Amino acid sequence: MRASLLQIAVDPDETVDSRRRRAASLVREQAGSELVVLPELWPVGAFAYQQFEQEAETPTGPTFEAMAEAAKDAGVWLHAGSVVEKADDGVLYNTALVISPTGELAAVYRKIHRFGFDKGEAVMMGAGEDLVTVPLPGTLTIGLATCYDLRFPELFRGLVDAGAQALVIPAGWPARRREHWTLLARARAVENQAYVLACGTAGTHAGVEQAGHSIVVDPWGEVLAEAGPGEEVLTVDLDPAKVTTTRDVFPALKDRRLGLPAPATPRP
Ligand SMILES: NC(=O)CCC(=O)C(=O)O
Repeated sequence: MRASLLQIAVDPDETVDSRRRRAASLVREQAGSELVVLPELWPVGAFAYQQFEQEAETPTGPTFEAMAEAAKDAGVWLHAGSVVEKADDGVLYNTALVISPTGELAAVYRKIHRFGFDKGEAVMMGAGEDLVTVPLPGTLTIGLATCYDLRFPELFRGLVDAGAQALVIPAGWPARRREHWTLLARARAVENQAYVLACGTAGTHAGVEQAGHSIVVDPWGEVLAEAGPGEEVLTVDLDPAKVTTTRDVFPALKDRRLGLPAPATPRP
């Protein structure tokens, strides 16, 4: 199964429409891949909070329209990264879109863990509540998470329990925490015996330099491919059988101790 991660640059000197056109043509160039992945909030920039309201859209808005055409033309499954979604009740969400090779909206995932502590998406956006997996017929079932979610292992364990074999994580990860990005991506792969495909942005938006360094890790924790800091397409071949063989040969997932009693003396 061939996968391509499109680590596109998100810089303030480019309009959202121009970036959409550029992303669409990059997707079209990936005909032959089965899965193409874009980063988190790439139309606007994950840290461009002041533009969130203005660039908010519905899950079938302009980003979906451009990406659905491109996915159909290329004949690929497209994880179109995430967009600022404005729901019917006016609440904003950081919402990832998965599009089928026929251009249908196959799944949406609202980011569960919002980043920003006392500002940014933590206060501007609603939190998702639902775990989302998507079976890609004939290949792998993907589990969806977005950027800051990477720090919360229980989410990924839930996705694996729901059948995920590859964990797909669009991100807008800052350069100053790049070591965490690489470490956490490998940890999620090893502990879940699953592929990790983590696609970040390049460039600098709202003054935040992006790490780039998109990464693909196999179920044993080996780094199969890693991008540099700039705009780049990372293409890698995955072997769907490797998930099963890793889990059979080293069956750590089966050794989980679920249902242990609570500690006798609860911590204060
Ligand atoms: N967009 C994000 O979720 C950023 C996450 C981040 O910077 C971090 O976890 O560190």
